[in-house]
Order: sequence, then C-alpha cells, then structure tokens
Amino acid sequence: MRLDKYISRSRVADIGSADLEGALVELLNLTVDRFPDLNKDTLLKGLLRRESTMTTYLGLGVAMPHVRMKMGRRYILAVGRSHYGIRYDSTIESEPVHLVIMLIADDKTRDYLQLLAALAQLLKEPDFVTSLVKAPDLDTLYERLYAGFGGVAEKALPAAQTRLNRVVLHEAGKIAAGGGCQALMVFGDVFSGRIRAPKTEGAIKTILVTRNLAEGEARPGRFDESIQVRSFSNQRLAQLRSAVLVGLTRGFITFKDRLCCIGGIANSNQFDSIVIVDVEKEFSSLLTGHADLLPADVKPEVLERVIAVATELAVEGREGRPVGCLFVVGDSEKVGKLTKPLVLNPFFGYKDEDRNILNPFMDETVKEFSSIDGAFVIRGDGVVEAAGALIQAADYNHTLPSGLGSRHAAAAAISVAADCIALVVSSSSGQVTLFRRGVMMPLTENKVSA
Ligand SMILES: Nc1ncnc2c1ncn2[C@@H]1O[C@H](COP(=O)(O)OP(=O)(O)OP(=O)(O)O)[C@@H](O)[C@H]1O
Repeated sequence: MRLDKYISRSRVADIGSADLEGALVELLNLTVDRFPDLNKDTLLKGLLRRESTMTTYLGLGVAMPHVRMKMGRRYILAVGRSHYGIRYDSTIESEPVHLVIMLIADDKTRDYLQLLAALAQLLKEPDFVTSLVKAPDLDTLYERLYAGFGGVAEKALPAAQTRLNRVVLHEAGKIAAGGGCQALMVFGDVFSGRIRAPKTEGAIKTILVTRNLAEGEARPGRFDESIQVRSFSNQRLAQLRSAVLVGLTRGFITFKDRLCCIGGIANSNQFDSIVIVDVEKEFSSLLTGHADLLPADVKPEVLERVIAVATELAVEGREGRPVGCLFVVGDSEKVGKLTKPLVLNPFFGYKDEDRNILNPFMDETVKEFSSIDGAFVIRGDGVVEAAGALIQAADYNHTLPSGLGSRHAAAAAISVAADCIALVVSSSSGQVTLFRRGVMMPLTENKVSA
C-alpha cells in the first residue's frame, strides 16, 4: 500500500512539547494551516479519546495516534520528531517517544485497517525508525519517510550484493527456467537491507517472502508479489509452508505450480540454498478432494495475519515462558454454537474495528490473552469474536500423532465440524500447526527459535 501520497514536507516537524497532548496540538496546527475546514478541537478530542481506549504506542519510541472522522479527503499524515523524547504514559517502562505519527482518516475509508497495518509494519523496523530519529535535518527526515512509505526507489539500506549472492540468484533463474518453474521465491530476511528482484525469463514471476513488507506495487527492481511471514528462525526457508499457503490463499500461487525458492540463514547476508517445491505434492493432503483451501468467508489477509501472530507467539512465548494457543478462523456463527465461554469474553463490547486482528494494535492484546485457557474465535473478516472459548465439537474418528493432546484434538474436531481453519501453537513443542477439514499441516517443522 502506497503511503507517500498522504505525507507532505509541511507536516513534518520537530516538536518541542514534552507531552503527547502538546505534541498533538503542534501537529494539528500544521495540519489545519493547510486544511482549514478541519476542526482542531474536535480532532484533538478524538485523538485523545482513542488513546484512552487503547494505547497507540508501537514500541521503539514511536506512537501512532489516529482518529477517524468525516472529512473531504481520505487520509492525512503528520509527523513530529522529538529530540528529547515525549512523556507517554502508556509506554512499557516509560520509554520516551521520539516519533509521533499522527493519522487522520475519513470515516468512510475501506482500507483503513490495511493502512494502519502498513504504517505499523514499517514503524516497527528498528533501522528505519533510527534513520528517521537521527536524520540530520527535517528535509532528510521527510525524504527518508517518503522513501520508506514507497515514494521513491529505496535509497536506504540496500542489501549487500556479494559475488556469491549474484551467482546464486543467476543460477536459480536458470534452474527456474530450465526446470519449468512458475515462480522464483526469494526469502528476503536473509538480508537486513532491502533487495531487488532478480531478472527472470518469460512468465516466471518473482515473489519476495519477508517480514518487512514495504508495499507491493510494481516498479523496476520490485518483486511481482510479496508475502509477509516472520522467519526468525535459524533454519533455512523455515517459513516456506506458511509463505506458500499465503500465496495459495491470495491466488498468485496455484496447486499446479512448481516454485524455485532461494533462502539462507536470517540476517546472514548470504543466500546458500535453492529448493524446488511442487506445490501440489506439498499441500495435497490438505485438499482432500476439495478445491478451496480457504474457508468461504475468510479473507486471505486475515489468515496471513493469524499465521504471523501465531508464529510470533511460538517464537517469543510470553514473559519468557512458552505459550500454547488455538485460533479458529471463519464460519464463526457455527463455531459459536460449538463453543462455550470458559471466562467472560474480553472482546465483548468493543467496536469491530478495534478488535479486528488486522488492526496492528491488536497484536499485543491477542498475545496478552493467549495465556488464558481456550480458543480465539475469529470471524472471516478478522474481527475477534471471543477469547477463552472451550471447543465442544464432537470427536471424530481420527487419530492424531502421539504427543498431541486435547488442544490439537479440539482444533482437528472444529475444523471438521465447521468451514473454518484452526491454528494451534503448541506449548510443548513450539510448533505451529494448521488444521483444515481434520487434516493437519505443520507450518513449522520444529520449534522456531529466535
Ligand atoms: N476443547 C478445547 N477448547 C479450547 N481449548 C482447549 C480445549 N482442550 C484443551 N484446550 C487448551 O489446551 C491446553 C493444553 O491442553 P493439552 O496439553 O491436552 O493439549 P496439547 O494438544 O498437548 O497442546 P500443547 O502442545 O500446547 O500441550 C489446555 O490447557 C486448554 O487451554
């Protein structure tokens, strides 16, 4: 998603206030200068109200206050930098905020959550945030923001191009062409910087798999498609299955495809593996005679998000301890009939938008509630209906591998009883496993380690 069109140099400023309200007033002054039809007081109230319901602190000293209201334009962004840091009550261990990204959105915009998510993703990148906070002047800060938001070819942080990397990419291109592959899939987290798409012959498309998605529009050096998965693991191509699954659900990978995948160890700056994957062979068990991998009402980006959150939980655990968790996505009406609350539903009464898994501020909330017993029930559009739900789907005649207990059995059972996908993070093995129609597919082979 392109964000550059919503930012202007005139709304990038160094701010002097020591608290959030003061910082917002400074940014709003800049905004209403250009858009005098906007009411500063209403906006300020809205921003503070939003903040009081749910913190917009993202971590790394970045806050992203936002508000939706009726206005004649889709989005307005204003960015304030504070050298000394702003006091911000909701930060963990009172970290000072050095960057305030203020977003005003029209209440009718449909891609609001996607825009929030794209912004949050970018602003969770330590290198990018440091490059903004440490920018020598505001013009440079603006240029870096603009580039980071997709405005110009990224000058910042290009990936190391060693001779060996070039050879691997070149040879992979030849293998893909000679081996009848439909796509070349590059695991970008091998590099700490951004990488350019390799040149491919004919109709072979290029797919970037990374946890740092910028935006996916076609430009020279851009990949045709990009997939966000989090590969913290030291295993090469650890997230291959998750990535292919996301590509399948989004429709740019098909079951007939053969993929040439290039990977290496995360952050090693060195490609060292080329793997050929025949998608049908890898995923045929999940289909069991059905063409639809994704339940009818589930949006691909919702499954993508749930996989990302589940993987993070598997990797990070909670407060140093491993956590287990169960997510049931789709067909939530039927799923609701087959579950019963174990605790009072913590999501009850919140606006759909605030409890949507696509909302980047939900990450922490979901992780926090992962420690309560029971499952998360998630609607196909991403709205989290419940947490702490006991699944009471009838047992069916299926034996799970030994070592898998009642959580996995419940996931298998609900995926048979309803048109849904169940994802389990195992507290004992750290594995993430997907269930569809009772068939299990481990998305990570072993415990993914940080
Ligand atoms: N029917 C169910 N519905 C929702 N949650 C369940 C259900 N059954 C078990 N759980 C959750 O799974 C937790 C762990 O159960 P158990 O150890 O038997 O499962 P498991 O499949 O071995 O999972 P893990 O690998 O995480 O240990 C329980 O404490 C409970 O929170």
